[in-house]
Amino acid sequence: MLKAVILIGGPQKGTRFRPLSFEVPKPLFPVAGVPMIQHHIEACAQVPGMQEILLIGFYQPDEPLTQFLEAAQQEFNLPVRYLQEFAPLGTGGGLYHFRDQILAGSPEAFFVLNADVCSDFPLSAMLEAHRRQRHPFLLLGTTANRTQSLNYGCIVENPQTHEVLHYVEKPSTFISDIINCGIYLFSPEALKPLRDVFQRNQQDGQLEDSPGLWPGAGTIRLEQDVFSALAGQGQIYVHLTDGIWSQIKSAGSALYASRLYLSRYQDTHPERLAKHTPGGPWIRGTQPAPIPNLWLPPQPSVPGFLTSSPELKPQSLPLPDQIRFGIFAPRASLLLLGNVYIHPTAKVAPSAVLGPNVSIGKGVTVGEGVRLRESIVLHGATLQEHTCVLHSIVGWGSTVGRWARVEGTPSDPNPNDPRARMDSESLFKDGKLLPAITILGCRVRIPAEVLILNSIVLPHKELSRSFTNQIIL
Ligand SMILES: Nc1nc2c(ncn2[C@@H]2O[C@H](COP(=O)(O)OP(=O)(O)O[C@H]3O[C@H](CO)[C@@H](O)[C@H](O)[C@@H]3O)[C@@H](O)[C@H]2O)c(=O)[nH]1
Repeated sequence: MLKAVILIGGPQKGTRFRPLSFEVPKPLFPVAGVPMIQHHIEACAQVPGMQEILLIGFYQPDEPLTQFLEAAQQEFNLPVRYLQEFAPLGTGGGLYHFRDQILAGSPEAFFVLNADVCSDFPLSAMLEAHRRQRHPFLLLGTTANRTQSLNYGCIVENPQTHEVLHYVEKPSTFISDIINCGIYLFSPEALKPLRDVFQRNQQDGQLEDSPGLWPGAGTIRLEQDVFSALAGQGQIYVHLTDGIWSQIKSAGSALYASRLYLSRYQDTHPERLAKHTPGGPWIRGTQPAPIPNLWLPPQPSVPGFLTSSPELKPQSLPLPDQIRFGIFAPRASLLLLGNVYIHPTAKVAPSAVLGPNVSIGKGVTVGEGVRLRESIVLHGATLQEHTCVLHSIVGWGSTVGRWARVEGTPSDPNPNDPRARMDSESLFKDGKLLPAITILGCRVRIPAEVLILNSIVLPHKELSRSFTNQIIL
């Protein structure tokens, strides 16, 4: 029997996620159409023998969280419970504090997952590796380039045995290009070193403080207090993956994670991807569909595309142009391009052109002629006719006026460096706002015919003109 724990942190965490974390706890922010931690829960639920999933954090259990837990229990037919820490206990304190709940029913092992990572979660492979050796701690590791590795926990392994010989959390100089993914498999014995850290903290606190239970004793940093301390003692091992993995610290990284998950849906959840259907919006990908021998009537309703005319000789044009000009339309049922998620309650005009990497939330309205790519549009937002939204996140209930353009600058990992990761972005450099994706907070109103470029607009703002490279408070 197995269990899983997801570390969801609390309101003081996720500050780089503002203003989006004002409205919904960061772990519930929709990534590729579903709450961030639903991806974790789906992965855990697929592991045979999974008995229970526990979320540990210090959020007040509010309505969105309660609703999410109820929906998740129903969908996955598993107990999914929230355990609230009385104060932030760090990445290991909650595991020790709630040890009785974790060990109830005697699980053979339990997964521990950071909430703010995007991954294909190779949990079954980790379980197999664990069952071969049964070491107390198994860490999932991946690679990063030299500079970016400094933003993560760095692991030096024995390449033959994969034992972790040395572990440094966010080192100041290069240690290793193997980084900690924040995805672990622990055996029940892993809780003993946590108890030792707790007791040591307790003694240290009592020396300094008045007698009695020292409140700081509960805080345990899994990385520094346990992994660094136990490295090289035959207890911690690393399982390397070259699957998808990224941190979700900022809004820009949520957009990147959304792209990774949407492309994964082609294999895991094709039903979640919007398909181009007659009379529906035009779903565009980065590549035209390589499907020859299909010739359907052109789509006259698609704006900006020429309809076929007798003068045009379709066959003389290359296939991509035939598609672009509406001469060749690949059969709808075969077209799985664009990686677009549209919530079933959203209303999208047939002449809108969407994709790639677009996620449209519940109750969103997308008007005629809208162009939307590399963007997330959240619950209840309205994009009026002919707006253009690129590399942006449109907040809950916001409105973008007709012919307005909302555009950001992507900060994706360098595509020419296979080990590149998302930069842990800082908003400013030399006192200037760096170009990044545009974010509209909740219930923002953008008037018609303006440009909002590389800007962050805080909630409830009603703008009256164009803005470029600004934070609008
Ligand atoms: N329950 C609880 N969760 C917490 C707390 N503090 C942090 N967390 C959760 O623990 C995870 C890690 O949070 P951070 O402390 O912000 O660490 P980090 O900068 O993300 O680095 C960690 O993750 C990297 C991979 O994404 C690792 O490379 C690194 O070594 C480290 O484990 C997040 O999911 C966060 O919500 C806490 O007091 N209580």
